[in-house]
Amino acid sequence: MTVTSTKPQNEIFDLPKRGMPVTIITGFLGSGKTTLLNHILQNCQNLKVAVLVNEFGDINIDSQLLVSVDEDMMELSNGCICCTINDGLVNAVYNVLEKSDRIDYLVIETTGVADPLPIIMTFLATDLRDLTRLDSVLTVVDSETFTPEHFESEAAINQVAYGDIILLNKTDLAPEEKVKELEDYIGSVKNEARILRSQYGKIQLPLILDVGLAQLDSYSTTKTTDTHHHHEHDHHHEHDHHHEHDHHHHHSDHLANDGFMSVSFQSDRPFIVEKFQNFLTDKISKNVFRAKGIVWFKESNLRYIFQLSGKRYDMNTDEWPTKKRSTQLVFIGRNLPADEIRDLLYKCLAN
Ligand SMILES: Nc1nc2c(ncn2[C@@H]2O[C@H](COP(=O)(O)OP(=O)(O)OP(=O)(O)O)[C@@H](O)[C@H]2O)c(=O)[nH]1
Repeated sequence: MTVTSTKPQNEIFDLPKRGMPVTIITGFLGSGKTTLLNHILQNCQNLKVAVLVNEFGDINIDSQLLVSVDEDMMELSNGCICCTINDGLVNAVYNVLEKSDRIDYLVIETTGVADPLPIIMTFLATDLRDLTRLDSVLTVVDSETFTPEHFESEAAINQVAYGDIILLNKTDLAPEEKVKELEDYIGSVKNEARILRSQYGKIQLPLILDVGLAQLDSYSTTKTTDTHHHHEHDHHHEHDHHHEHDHHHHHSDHLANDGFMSVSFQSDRPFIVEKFQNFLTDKISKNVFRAKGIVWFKESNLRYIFQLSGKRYDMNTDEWPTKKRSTQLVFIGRNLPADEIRDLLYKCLAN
């Protein structure tokens, strides 16, 4: 997990100082959570925002892609925050609360494959309850790919079910009728939610931050009872795995992740452009649903940011932040042939 924060600029928010407000950003793989976080960090003006990013996979790609508006960057363990009373999350929040600098607001990005309820409950049912105030759960939805049968993923459905704000993102990729249909569908299953639209997460921040939309009562009554089973169920698996493996490095074994697994690849040698392109067009496993990373090509002095979500992929360039170059990639999907993927990637490396 990574914590970053931004410096205050102009006054637009005037927050009460009882308990730090917390927004939890959830949403399926590749829906645009990190893009939204970047938008928040770049536009939060007077608000000093701390961010916790929890990633699925062994390498922290997102934290390297976040605009760190401030030098105040703190690396924490790359722990899994999918467990209710999880020391990783609670400690990370304590770190934020104890910082000497004033921090007004905390935004948490959850992994795209997790059910957000355990994270919500961490704020409502631990010591954090008295120190923080859950402001809202914001669910980012990919308007192009979302369907009610959402990838047969229970996590994806729960992410929408617990959202107080549903942000229909990527509206540039979906026809107006599809966006309208989605709005109607989500409105029918979640009529109390605030439904908004965005492209690249661009949304007026007063619509999503410090809105007080979290339905706190519902967690202590209906939601806790009907999800408790689910919860204990997760815990059961969690603890089984804990005994057998080092949990933090075996996300693929974690049943709470809806069958998704991650495969990571790192190298201090560059790729050959043509070979990597060939890998992407001809060889990449069909089961890869999401991939992201930072790529070093022998032919270029620039850093390439690789993003793949569903059938789309793109690569943008920027400058390497330091002299050190390397390639770091994470592939996420169900039943991934890990050895085969790594093998194919090794073959893309320059000698
Ligand atoms: N066309 C289009 N692309 C978008 C939009 N928002 C985000 N993207 C792209 O979608 C890809 C995934 O975006 P991220 O913000 O990394 O998604 P995420 O939800 O953080 O992904 P995970 O953390 O892996 O679950 C990136 O290539 C983004 O540039 C949008 O509104 N329109």
